[in-house]
Amino acid sequence: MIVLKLGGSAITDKERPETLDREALERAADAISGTRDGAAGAEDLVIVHGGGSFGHHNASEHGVTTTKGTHDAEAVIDIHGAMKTLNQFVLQRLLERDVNAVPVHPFSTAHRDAEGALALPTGQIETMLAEGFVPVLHGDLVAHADEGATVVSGDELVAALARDLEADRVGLCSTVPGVLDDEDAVIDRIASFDDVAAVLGASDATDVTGGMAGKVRTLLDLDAPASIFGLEDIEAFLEGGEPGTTIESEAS
Ligand SMILES: Nc1ncnc2c1ncn2[C@@H]1O[C@H](COP(=O)(O)OP(=O)(O)OP(=O)(O)O)[C@@H](O)[C@H]1O
Ligand SMILES: C=C(C)CCOP(=O)(O)O
Repeated sequence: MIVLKLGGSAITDKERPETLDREALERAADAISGTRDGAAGAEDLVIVHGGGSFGHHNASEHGVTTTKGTHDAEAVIDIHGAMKTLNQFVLQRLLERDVNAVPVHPFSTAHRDAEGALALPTGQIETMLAEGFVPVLHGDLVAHADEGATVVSGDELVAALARDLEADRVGLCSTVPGVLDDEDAVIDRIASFDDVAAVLGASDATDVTGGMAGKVRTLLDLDAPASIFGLEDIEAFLEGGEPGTTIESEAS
């Protein structure tokens, strides 16, 4: 079972609010559909996408982050609505290519407790997989005890899904070909945060959820090996390769 995240930065134009990078999204959809031809027997796949130029601008306008929430229903609908719009675009591109993709909106299913811990039910996702669907989740807002609603990033969803569904492999497709060192070369493997902390930064664009440092931390906590790679490597990853940077802690 594979969890694949399409980074919001990779499939949207992060410079312009609510603008797709059409070519990139189509490239990603082609890669997913190409590796699932004759889907019978294809490995179970759960897709998660981030926000990019959808969601982050809205969240930052309303002052909402993963820890600072809102009780204003209009703000919730604005941010969640932007993410649903992007989700619809992603689904459309996949469906056009005969990928049996269906939406899962975290706002309707997940929540955080007062400590911020995420509870994401997965029974419906397991059933979708068993019935031959490809669930497509997205970074979103979730109800958060004492805070109203806060942001849940696609990366956090990937980690929760990988744990609960015991994923064999996790892939994060982003705008970069992998985690880059101080000379912009792709780091092949990361086994500990301290080894790479000095080169890890935030995102270049408006992003309320944390950029590369947060990704590496989250992925090091998983049992499954994870890869960070660029758009051109989706096929290689889905076909079983380890493109870009592989993140696997020594303990796992
Ligand atoms: N050492 C590094 N190597 C690679 N990218 C880095 C590094 N440090 C910081 N970054 C930044 O991290 C970004 C990737 O994180 P970002 O959160 O923007 O990606 P995403 O998951 O594709 O998007 P989203 O969060 O919208 O889904 C890169 O575009 C780059 O600007
Ligand atoms: C900003 C919102 C609502 C979702 C962000 O998801 P991400 O781009 O995966 O961090």
